[in-house]
Amino acid sequence: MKIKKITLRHMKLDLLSPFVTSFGVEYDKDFILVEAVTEKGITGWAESVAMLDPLYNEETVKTNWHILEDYLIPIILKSDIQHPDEVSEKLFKHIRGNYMAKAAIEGAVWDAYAKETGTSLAKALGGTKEKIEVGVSIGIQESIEATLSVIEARLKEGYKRFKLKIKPGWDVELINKVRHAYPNIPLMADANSAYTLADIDHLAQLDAYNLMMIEQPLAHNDIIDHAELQAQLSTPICLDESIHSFEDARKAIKLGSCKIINIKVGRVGGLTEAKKIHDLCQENEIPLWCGGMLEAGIGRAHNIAITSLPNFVLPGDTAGSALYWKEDIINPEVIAIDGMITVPESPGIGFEPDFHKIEKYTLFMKDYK
Ligand SMILES: O=C(O)CCC(=O)C1=CC=C[C@@H](O)[C@@H]1C(=O)O
Ligand SMILES: [Mg+2]
Repeated sequence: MKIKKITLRHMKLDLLSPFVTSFGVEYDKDFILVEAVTEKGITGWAESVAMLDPLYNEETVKTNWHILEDYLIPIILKSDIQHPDEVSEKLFKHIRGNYMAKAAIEGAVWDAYAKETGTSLAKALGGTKEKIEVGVSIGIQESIEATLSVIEARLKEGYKRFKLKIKPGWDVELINKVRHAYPNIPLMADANSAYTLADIDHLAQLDAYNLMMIEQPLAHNDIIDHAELQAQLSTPICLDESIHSFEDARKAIKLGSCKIINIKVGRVGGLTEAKKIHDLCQENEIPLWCGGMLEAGIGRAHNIAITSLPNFVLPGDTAGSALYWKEDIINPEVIAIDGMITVPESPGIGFEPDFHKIEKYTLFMKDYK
């Protein structure tokens, strides 16, 4: 398969409500949308999840554009790709890091490949599910009462899991009040690296609330201290930011740094690496779920596809588009019914780009041939 043209678009969508975490607030979402056209005229689509600012990791929209334009796109345009696995295993192997940039173009190649072979992306990846269970990620709210109102609304919509962002000063009292109000809901906390080992005793208080997991309590690049913390906590630790590759996952499992892993396709450099981590975790009985990066519809479509693999046994972040956007850039938009999303069976990502909406939210675009 040869890619004859790649178009990058700098997109900007306004979030319906600000998303507050321990490291900052997002009011809107800037991201790069990748469109790759094959010699047969088939178009593959993917999104980069790199943010405008280097707060989640070191990548940004600008660094991604540079790496895509100056390194990754020239490689893809001169390659004859027999299978998308080659992109990360061969073509990009010599380029260090820049996982979100790599994932964005590798995802577009996977979508085009699935379409050319007449397969859904889910099936092309080895997916087995017809529907996936999804939960919601609830940012830091104005008050605990406001958090309870959001939970009540999402519960009514049937979402299967409730992730609350925590940070020092917004943790034990919040979880205590939510657990008191909702004794049995599947509840988890995401700290986005807001704590250190000095907080072990404080974090151990969360063991009293039957949380599904505590996500990424310690440093974004740590697996050693998480192993020490996991030995002291009964609540499973889930790693997000710390896992960039199969090797990171292998070492974290070996050290006992976590009992659950959140896979984000962009964070690990693409769908091929995500599949490898999936298979490693399946062999080691480490349950997975698919994390979100506030994606628009194209990115959500990729998340739905990877979540169809069998070891994604916990509800992920891929909630319906309507929780994030006034309007999405795909048709149909992603709709969760009673916390379930149907995995598309049509070729590729299974959602059509809405060119009118894409044009409306494009700040800048450039073609590469
Ligand atoms: O897309 C979603 O709904 C999940 C959003 C979410 O929880 C996150 C998005 C981006 C970075 C982080 O703040 C956080 C995460 O760590 O998962
Ligand atoms: Mg997280």
